[in-house]
Parts: sequence; C-alpha cells; structure tokens
Amino acid sequence: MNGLGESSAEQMLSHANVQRFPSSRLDLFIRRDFLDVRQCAQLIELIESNHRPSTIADYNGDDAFRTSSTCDLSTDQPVVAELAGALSRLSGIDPVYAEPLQGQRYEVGQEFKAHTDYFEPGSTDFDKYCSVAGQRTWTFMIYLNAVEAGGATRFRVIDKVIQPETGKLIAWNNRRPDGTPNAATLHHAMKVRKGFKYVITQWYRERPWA
Ligand SMILES: O=C(O)CCC(=O)C(=O)O
Ligand SMILES: [Fe+2]
Repeated sequence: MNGLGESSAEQMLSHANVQRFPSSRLDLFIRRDFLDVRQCAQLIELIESNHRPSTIADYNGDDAFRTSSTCDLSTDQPVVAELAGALSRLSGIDPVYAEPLQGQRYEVGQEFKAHTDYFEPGSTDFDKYCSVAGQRTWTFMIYLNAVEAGGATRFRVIDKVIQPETGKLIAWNNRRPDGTPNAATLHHAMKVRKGFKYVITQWYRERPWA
C-alpha cells in the first residue's frame, strides 16, 4: 500500500544519510543533521514567541497526559517554508497531504505519555478528525536541540529510545503494510529533567488537508 499521502522505505532510503531502524514491527528511519544549527535556532525562536497548551484528540481523563506547549508554524516565515520543502523532498509526499507544521515545547517535568499518532478507529472523535483528510499516514519529527537531561522519545513496543540531538529527524509509518494502524508505533515523549526541549512535528494524511 503506497497511496499519494504516503512515503515508503524505498523513498526514505534513496536519500544519503538516512538510516533504517532494524525492526520487522515498524518502519522507522533516522536522519541526523536534517536541519542545521541556524535553522534550529530560528525555529526555536518562533516557538518561544508564540505557544499555547498542547491538546490531545481523545481525552482520556488524564490531565497530565500531554503537558507541553504547541506552536502553529506558518510557511509565511522563510525558515518554515524552507523546512516544509525539505520535508516534502525527503518524504516524497506532496505538501497538500501535510498538516500545518507545529513546534512542541517542553519545560522541566513536561511530557507526552505513551500514545500513537493515528486516530483510533471507532473512537468518539474519529470522524471529527478524519472525515476530510483521512487517517494520519506518516510522522516526521525533528529535534531542534539536545536536551540537557531527559526528553528522549521511547518506542516501548520495539524497545528503542531516541535521544534528542540538534537537527536530528526521525520518521515512521503509522500503518502496517496492509494499511491498518500499527500499534507498534506507540511512543512516549519522556519528561524533560533539565533545560527545555523543542521539536517539530509533521503529520501526513491519506487525503489532501484542505
Ligand atoms: O516530543 C517527542 O519526543 C514526541 C512528540 C510526539 O510524539 C507528538 O507530538 O506526537
Ligand atoms: Fe506522537
């Protein structure tokens, strides 16, 4: 299955410096130095200038489930437009399938507990989030800084912990080869213990976003 809003292992590995995490459970890729120090600093500045409490799709009764802040990034900013273009070239996905780019900001003690990025089929909010653009397909995430302590992303099912590094991108397919949601993508943005953590999130959809 490789629809228009989807990347593929072949596409990802056609780029120099992209590494595949060896797992039969999940397609996960890592690209160090995807963004340079200047781009990361500019994006952090944008996030700092404008952020709101992060939200979750299906409220599960835990007010501490996602405690970070979110910044909606506009491609009117040159560095954001540059990033959107670079992500589209890497993923091979037309930007019309992309959700608006976001920055996520974590202070000491903040986290996003174990979750998947796809919307749970059959959940109360499924139609609200998926009726127009469909399900999320791939996630691309970039760490904008090396966190002083804590803040790693833990994929519990495949037992992989990824440490934030300035400019490092990770990407994964949220679905199995047959197109069903892949529960092995479960991941936890662990608590920051010292300093701040900034990441960029880019989610792609099955159908055009707008
Ligand atoms: O910050 C991280 O390490 C992960 C963020 C994340 O999983 C998300 O925003 O969906
Ligand atoms: Fe996530």
